Amino acid sequence: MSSLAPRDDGRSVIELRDVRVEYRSRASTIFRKRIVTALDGVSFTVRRGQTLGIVGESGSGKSTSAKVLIGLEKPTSGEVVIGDEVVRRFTAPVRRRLGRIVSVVFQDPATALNARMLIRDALIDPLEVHRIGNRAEREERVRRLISMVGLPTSTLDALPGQLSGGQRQRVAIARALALEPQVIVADEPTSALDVSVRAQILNLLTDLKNELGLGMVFISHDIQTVRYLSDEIAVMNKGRIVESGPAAAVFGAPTDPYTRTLLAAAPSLLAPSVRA
Ligand SMILES: Nc1ncnc2c1ncn2[C@@H]1O[C@H](COP(=O)(O)OP(=O)(O)OP(=O)(O)O)[C@@H](O)[C@H]1O
Repeated sequence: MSSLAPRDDGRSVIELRDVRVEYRSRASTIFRKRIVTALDGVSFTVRRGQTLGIVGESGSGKSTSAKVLIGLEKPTSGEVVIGDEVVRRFTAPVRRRLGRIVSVVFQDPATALNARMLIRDALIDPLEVHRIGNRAEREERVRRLISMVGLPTSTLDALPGQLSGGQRQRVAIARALALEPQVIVADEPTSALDVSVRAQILNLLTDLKNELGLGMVFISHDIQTVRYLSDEIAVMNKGRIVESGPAAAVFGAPTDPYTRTLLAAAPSLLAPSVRA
């Protein structure tokens, strides 16, 4: 039995159970269809108020996991559990629902925002698409969003090009929060930013997660950052989760050879027993 006391904020928001995703590769020929198995029996739980860190090399299936969570990719088999509801058929309404519950913050805020759209319009856009509130209520909501991410309301009248990379990423986070999601997926959210602002963005994400009780999925190649932010870790290799559990356990005493290899690339994290 686990010695950890259960956290009352650790309720499951979304769970993937034995999810498989196959892509039909573009390299298929008329003789042979090449099937790429991007996810193979992947299971994990995203909990309220907690961060799940997903690490793994390029091509291990991290982004595909994120796409399943936000309803962009349909599992070939397996289940997604939303709250208490088990979903096996990924119809368009189910995928739209996932898109409301889960929001994503991408790596590069420059491409996530339309260069010709004022920040106000970028934030109002999802509210209009989902027909949320009247004009005055939307204006009120975007003012609240911009201050939640630590920017002055004058930012609403700027274009993305007038902001720094860090400010743009704050706007992208505000936009991700516009529909009041229960989960934020942060896919390499700081790797396009100056080192000097990375910590600020990570702290902002953590504060918002705590204040709003969000579940967070943090995807990164940077194991140091993942360790700093995550409660739970899932280590992915070739479409499978090879090791998972509390961050301290996974990084402190890794049992899987692949996790050890990943940690070997970040020597400062190695526990003495691993370093030897
Ligand atoms: N649309 C697609 N069509 C065919 N194969 C794909 C497609 N998208 C991803 N793949 C393949 O699926 C596997 C998993 O890819 P995925 O993007 O999920 O990995 P990742 O861990 O997020 O990689 P990265 O860190 O480079 O973003 C890889 O082998 C990739 O080449």
